[in-house]
Amino acid sequence: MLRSLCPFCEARAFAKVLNPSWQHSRTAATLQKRKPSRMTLSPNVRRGPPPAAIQGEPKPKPKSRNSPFGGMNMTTIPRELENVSIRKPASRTERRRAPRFAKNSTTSQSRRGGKDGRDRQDPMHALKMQRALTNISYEKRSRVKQTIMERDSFDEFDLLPIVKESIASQALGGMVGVSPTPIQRLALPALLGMEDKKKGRGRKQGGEMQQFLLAAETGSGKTLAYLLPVIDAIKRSEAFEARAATREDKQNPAPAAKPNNTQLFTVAPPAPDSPDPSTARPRTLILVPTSELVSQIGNLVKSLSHTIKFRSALLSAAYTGRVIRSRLFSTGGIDIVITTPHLLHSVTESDPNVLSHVTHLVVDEADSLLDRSFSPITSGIIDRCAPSLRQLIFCSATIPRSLDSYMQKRYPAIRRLVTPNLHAVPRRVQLSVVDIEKVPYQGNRGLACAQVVWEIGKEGNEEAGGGSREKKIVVFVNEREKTDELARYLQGKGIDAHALSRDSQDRTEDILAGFTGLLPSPSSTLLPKPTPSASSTATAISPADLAHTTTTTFTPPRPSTSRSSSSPPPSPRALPNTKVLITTDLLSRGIDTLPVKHVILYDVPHTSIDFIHRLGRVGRMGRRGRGVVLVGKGDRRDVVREVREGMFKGMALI
Ligand SMILES: Nc1ncnc2c1ncn2[C@@H]1O[C@H](COP(=O)(O)OP(=O)(O)OP(=O)(O)O)[C@@H](O)[C@H]1O
Repeated sequence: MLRSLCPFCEARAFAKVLNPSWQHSRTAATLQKRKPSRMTLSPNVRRGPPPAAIQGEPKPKPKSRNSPFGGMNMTTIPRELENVSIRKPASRTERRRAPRFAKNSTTSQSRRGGKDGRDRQDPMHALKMQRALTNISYEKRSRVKQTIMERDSFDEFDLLPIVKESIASQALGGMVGVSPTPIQRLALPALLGMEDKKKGRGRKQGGEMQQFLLAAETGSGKTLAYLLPVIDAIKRSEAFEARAATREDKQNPAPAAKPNNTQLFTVAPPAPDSPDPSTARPRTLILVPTSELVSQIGNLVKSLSHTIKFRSALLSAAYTGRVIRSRLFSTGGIDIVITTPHLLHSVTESDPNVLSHVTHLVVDEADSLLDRSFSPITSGIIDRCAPSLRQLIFCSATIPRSLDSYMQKRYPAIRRLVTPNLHAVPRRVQLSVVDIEKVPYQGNRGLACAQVVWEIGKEGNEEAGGGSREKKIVVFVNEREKTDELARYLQGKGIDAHALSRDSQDRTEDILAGFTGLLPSPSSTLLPKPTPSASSTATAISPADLAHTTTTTFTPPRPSTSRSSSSPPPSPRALPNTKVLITTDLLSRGIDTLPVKHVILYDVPHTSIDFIHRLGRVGRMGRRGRGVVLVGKGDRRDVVREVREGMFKGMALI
C-alpha cells in the first residue's frame, strides 16, 4: 500500500509511514549473518527476525489502524476481542444449573467493565438496546442446519423437468455444478408441497391459503427460492386447465357447422379480436419496493420464460403509462406481474379486477414493504387478493421486531422458513473502521471518504499491474440530499463518482448497470426523457394519479451532476479504473451488486438492520468483500464495535 503517494496535499501525514532506509539496512544486517556456502530454509519464518538481528536499528512503526485496511488480514485476535469468548451460548439446561446473579449484587456489578458501563460479558449490549431485530435461538438454527444438510441437489425437488433444466442455463447464466443454497433447500420442498405429499395429503388445488415467511441472509438466493415453485405452479395449473378443457370438449362436443352449399366460395369474416382470459388478470404477483428491483427480478423472470414459456410483465415508474397499459392489457394474456405496491395500487383504483385471479402473491423485501410507510398499501393489496390466493409468500433478509409482531398478529399460522445464518453479515466480508477525528482528516468526512476510495482504487490498479480491471465502490449515506453534494466533492478529487437517489433523474439505469452487471432493459422508456404525448397517455391508464408515473413525468430534469456550474474545478489527478456510486438505502435492498467488492459506510447506519442490508451488497453468494465505516464525533462507536465483533465471530447481529 503506497501511503507515501497521497493524492492530496491535505493528507501529507501519510508519507511518514514509510521508512525505506530501515528496510535496506535490515536486509544488509541479515545478509551479513548468512553463511555464504549453503542456503537453508529457516524453521522460524513465522516468528520474524530475532531481536538481536535488528538491534540498534530503528523499530518498524506499527501499521496504522486508522485506514480502511488497518485491521485486514489479521492472523491474531486483536486485543479488543481477546476477552470475548467464542463458545456456543449455553443451552437452556446449562443456564438453569448455573448460579444466578442477583440484579444488584456486587458480583453482578463487578462483571461490568468499561467507562460506559458496558457489560463486558455481553458482546452485543449496544445492539440489544436498539431492539431492532427478532432473536432466533441457536437451538433452532442448528436444528435447521441438520434438516437441510442432505438436500444438496436441485434433482431432489419435485420441479417440472423444464424448470429444473432452466436453473443453470437461464437463471444462473450457464453455471456448472450448481447446488441449492440453504434457503432454497428449505423453501423449495415447503412451497412445492413435498412435505404434504410425504404425509399423504397431496398437492392442494384449492382450499386454505398457505402462508410462508422466507428469511435468509443477504445474497443467498432468496429470489430463486420463491420464483421456481411459483413458476412451477403456473405451468402445472396451465396443464391442469388444458386437460380439463380437453375432457370437457370430449364430453360435450361442439355441434358441427352445417355446410352452406350456396356460399361455397365466400371467405368467413375474421373472428373478433378475442383477448386471452388472463389479460390484465395475472395469476402471480411479485411486489418489490423499488423500480430498480422490478428491473432486476423482471430480467430473471424473462430469462426463465424463454425456455419455460410463460408470460410476464414488469410495471414500474421507470415506464410510461402507455407501456404499462400495453403490458398489462396485452391480448396475449399475462401470468406474472412484477411491480411496486404504489404503482399497483393506482392501477387497481381504476380496475379492481386486476387482482381477482391472483393465486400466488410474493411480498419481497417484506421488512421494507411492511414498515410504517408501505404497510397500509401492501396490506390493502394482500386483502384484495385474499379470496383467490393459494400461497402468500413473504421474503426478507431481516426480521425486524415490527415485522415479527405484524406476522404474529395477522398471520399467526404462518410457516417461518429461516436459515441458520439469518441476521449475520456474510462471512467473507471484512469490516474496517476509519476514525475521521484523527490525523489527517480531523473531522473532514468527505476527505476521509476520498482517501479511502483512492486507496482502494490504487490497490486495484497495482493488483492488475496498471491493467484495466475496474473497481466498483458503493458509498452509502443516510440522507439523500447528501448524495449529490458528496458526488461533486469526490469528482473534485479526481474520482469518477455518481449520485443515485430517489431524486436522481439522470441515466439512472445506465449508472446502475455498471454496478449490477446487468444491461439496462432496452424496452424501458425512461422517465427523464418524457414527451408530451407520452405523458398524456399516462393519464389514459388510470385516473389522475397513476401516482409514481405521472408525478415523476412532469418533473423537469435536473442539471447533470457531473458538469454542474457549482462543481469544483476538476482535479489535476484522476483515479483511473475506479467507479463510485453514492446512494441511500434505495440501493441497499435486494439489488444484486455482484461486481462490487467494496462498500463504504459514509455515515454510521441507524440500526443493525441497515448495517446488514448495506454490507450485504458485498460478499454475495460466498464472494469476498470489504466494508469501511467512517466514524466521527457523535457516532455510535459502541454499535460499530459490536457489529465488527459480531462479524469477526460470524455471529448474528441482534
Ligand atoms: N443455487 C445457486 N447457486 C449459485 N448462485 C446462485 C444460486 N441461487 C442464486 N444465485 C445467485 O446469487 C445471487 C444472489 O441472489 P439473490 O439476489 O436472489 O439474493 P437475495 O438473497 O435475494 O439477496 P438480498 O437479500 O440482497 O435480496 C444472484 O446473482 C443469483 O444469480
